[in-house]
Amino acid sequence: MGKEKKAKETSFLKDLLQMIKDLPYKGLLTGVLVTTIFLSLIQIVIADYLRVLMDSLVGENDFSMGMLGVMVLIFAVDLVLIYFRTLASEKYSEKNLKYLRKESTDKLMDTSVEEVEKAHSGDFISKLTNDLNKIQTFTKERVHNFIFVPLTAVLSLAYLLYLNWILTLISVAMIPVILVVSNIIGKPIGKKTTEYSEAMGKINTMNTEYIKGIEVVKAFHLNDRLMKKYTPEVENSVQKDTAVAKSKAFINSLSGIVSILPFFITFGFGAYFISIGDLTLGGLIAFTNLLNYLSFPLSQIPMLIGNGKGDLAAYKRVKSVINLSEERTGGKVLAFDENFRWEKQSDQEVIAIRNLSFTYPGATEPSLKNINISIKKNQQIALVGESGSGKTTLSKLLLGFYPVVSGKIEIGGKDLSDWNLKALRQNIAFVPQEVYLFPGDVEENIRYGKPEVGEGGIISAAEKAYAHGFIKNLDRGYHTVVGELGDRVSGGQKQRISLARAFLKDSNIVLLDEATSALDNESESLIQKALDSELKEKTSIIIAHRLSTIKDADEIIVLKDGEIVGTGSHLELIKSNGYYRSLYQKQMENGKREAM
Ligand SMILES: Nc1ncnc2c1ncn2[C@@H]1O[C@H](COP(=O)(O)OP(=O)(O)OP(=O)(O)O)[C@@H](O)[C@H]1O
Repeated sequence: MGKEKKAKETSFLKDLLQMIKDLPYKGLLTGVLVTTIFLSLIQIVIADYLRVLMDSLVGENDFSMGMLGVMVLIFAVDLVLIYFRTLASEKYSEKNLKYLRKESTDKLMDTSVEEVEKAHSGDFISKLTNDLNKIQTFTKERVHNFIFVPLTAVLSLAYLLYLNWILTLISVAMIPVILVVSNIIGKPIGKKTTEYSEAMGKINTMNTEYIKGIEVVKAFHLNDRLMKKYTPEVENSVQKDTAVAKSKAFINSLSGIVSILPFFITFGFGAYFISIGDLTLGGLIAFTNLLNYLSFPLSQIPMLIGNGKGDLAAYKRVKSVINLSEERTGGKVLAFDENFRWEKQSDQEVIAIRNLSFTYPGATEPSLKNINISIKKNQQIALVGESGSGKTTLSKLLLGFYPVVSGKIEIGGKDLSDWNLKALRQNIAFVPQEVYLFPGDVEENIRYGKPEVGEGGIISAAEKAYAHGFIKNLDRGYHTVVGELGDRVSGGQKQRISLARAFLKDSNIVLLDEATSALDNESESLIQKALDSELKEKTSIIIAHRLSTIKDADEIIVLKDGEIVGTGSHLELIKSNGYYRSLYQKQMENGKREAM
């Protein structure tokens, strides 16, 4: 128990050193630290020279104007050192911020979907903004103080001891007690800062969701209800922030005591020494002045520890992003157009799913149970089923977003775990349920499908997706910036841009997850035609809610609660599968009702 406590106490300094060791740009850090050491030394030189000047003024030494010149020179050196230390600190901070930003964003790109889905985007945003800002402050304004403060204190102490050791010992006797107390008070700051950062993460998450769902919020008059959820979270974050502020305020006032206490003691005992003739008034003034050089840095220590703990907590949160595990990078790089067996054998299985079961990490119920599917070259398979039946989960597994643990998936005759993930995804054109348009213009958003393609290729892909018409009518056509579109572009139009991107990719496997769900009936039937001709030469899996859109698929697989409960063509299923028939009838009735 005792050992554990001691380990915790020493862990702050250890962790802090580790953080400094982890951060790159050691050359700049060395620059910061070397100038800091000289700055610390020059404080003692300044203090001592002031003492010499003072002694001259009270008549103990001879005074000359040259002495003032020396003083000016010392101050000039001090200023030059401050200039270079500030410059090095700014550069060190700026470069580290850039480095941490890049490392964390790169890691977000390289980590698995599984890792990203575990946390909420709001918390990631909080880590990449608030917490990174704290590290910026640490590298810019604080790191040098971890050398400057203790070193100046030690040098001042040595100098004071040399000047009058008895008075020094008396003056500083209380300081160790205050330091221990301040360390105890400073201890919870790290924990409180982490709690505050977590609370901010939650608020960011809520803000993101509310902005995304603003239309629903307005349409359902959810403001009051959502505020009921939001307000306690804001109050919680304010409470956490107040807790941090209280600890800091306490530490600040303690810092005040640390800086004043030695003066009271010195004046008291100094007066006594003067009364018995052991000290002159000039000596006491010089001593008190020098004591400043000890008490000021010491007074900074509690604050330094408190802030350092907060910075360390922020660093740990940023580190948790940098430490996310990377997706596996090895595996075979296969391409479907290079001597694959199915190039010669048209009936060959492109995708084989055997005895596949899957449970999300941390979930208790499996989302897929004993799935067996065989998809031949250029076959069009439709996955249907009610919400939550496991359709999207299957597409996530096909894309290698989650590892297959039970059963197996083979693509091109190779086990998915043998595939290189980038190569695998290169061979699959995927249109997700939620459409994403990235920062940039419309053309760029389509071009992501095949970066090397020319303008003609982009227009032709847009035409196939029935997007060309509305794009060319935008203010700046294909060069309209997505941000400028804001919410002025409809869900269906976004979906058509997303489809154009997938058409442009021209992969052998096409995976559409509700890719036409936001389209009106007319656009959908047009796109359906485009899809039919596009998908003729492709192996495709189409996930659809609207059964009318997949009636012509070669095979329809019906999922219910993660299990396959029917397989066959639309007509076969209507005849023989009660569950499919009821799904179809329900949709027909709904369709009729909507049409009325
Ligand atoms: N990341 C996740 N972690 C845990 N459980 C999940 C996760 N994603 C989905 N699930 C669960 O897995 C089951 C299948 O979900 P899935 O998204 O595959 O259904 P779906 O058929 O695609 O539904 P929908 O048509 O509504 O998109 C559901 O019970 C869902 O709650």
